[in-house]
Amino acid sequence: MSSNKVHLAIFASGAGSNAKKIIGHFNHHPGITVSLIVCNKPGAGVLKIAADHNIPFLTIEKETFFRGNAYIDELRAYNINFIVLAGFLWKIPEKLIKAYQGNIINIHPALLPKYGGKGMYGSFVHEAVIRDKETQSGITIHFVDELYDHGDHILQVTCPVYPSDTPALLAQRIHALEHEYFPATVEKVVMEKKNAGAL
Ligand SMILES: Nc1nc2c(c(=O)[nH]1)N[C@@H](CN(C=O)c1ccc(C(=O)N[C@@H](CCC(=O)O)C(=O)O)cc1)CN2
Ligand SMILES: NCC(=O)N[C@@H]1O[C@H](COP(=O)([O-])[O-])[C@@H](O)[C@H]1O
Repeated sequence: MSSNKVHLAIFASGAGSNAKKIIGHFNHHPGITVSLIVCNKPGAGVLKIAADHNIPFLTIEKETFFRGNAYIDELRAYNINFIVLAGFLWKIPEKLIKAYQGNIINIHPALLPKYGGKGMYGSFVHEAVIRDKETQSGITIHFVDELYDHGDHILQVTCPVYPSDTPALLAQRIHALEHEYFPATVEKVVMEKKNAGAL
């Protein structure tokens, strides 16, 4: 395994549409590769995406993740040096945050700090935005710290919310933004870290 390559792990719990876009973005990339998919939901769509792209996957369980080694040894075995959360629904424990300090990023389907925190994931986010009659929503890409959705922001992109919107229609608009912006933002952050000698 090339020592000067950056090896990404993507953590996901669901369908994996963002993971699929990120995998495609780094296919044949000279300096960055997706080396592992980590998933906490057996049968999740992201696991089929991993298999379809011949990417190793790790299915994780709560006891080891929250009260054991947080799978740090397994991540190191795959030479992982940067973690991307793409629809991962568990809180990253402090032990893993410290092991990858500053090298974990997340995408949230709203304009933080509003509509973030415990319980704010997937359709729950879009339902709250529509309930509150917001006229815009969007995405937030941010660094991950010990709290949910609290880390420093990297990028925010907005989109309109229409009175006729359903959570599904808004989710489609948000997904389009995620697929357009997340892969290139991951690349920008990783290359900046690599060039700064932080990876
Ligand atoms: N330490 C951190 N861990 C995680 C962060 C973070 O910013 N810091 N981001 C989340 C992703 N996320 C929002 O972007 C998020 C995901 C899930 C939840 C949530 O309430 N989860 C439920 C459990 C749901 C389940 O098990 O199916 C809960 O904690 O009760 C909030 C925000 C990823 N991790
Ligand atoms: N708060 C976390 C959260 O809600 N994350 C959201 O989960 C979805 C995963 O979709 P995907 O599995 O198709 O990539 C994405 O919309 C992502 O922003």
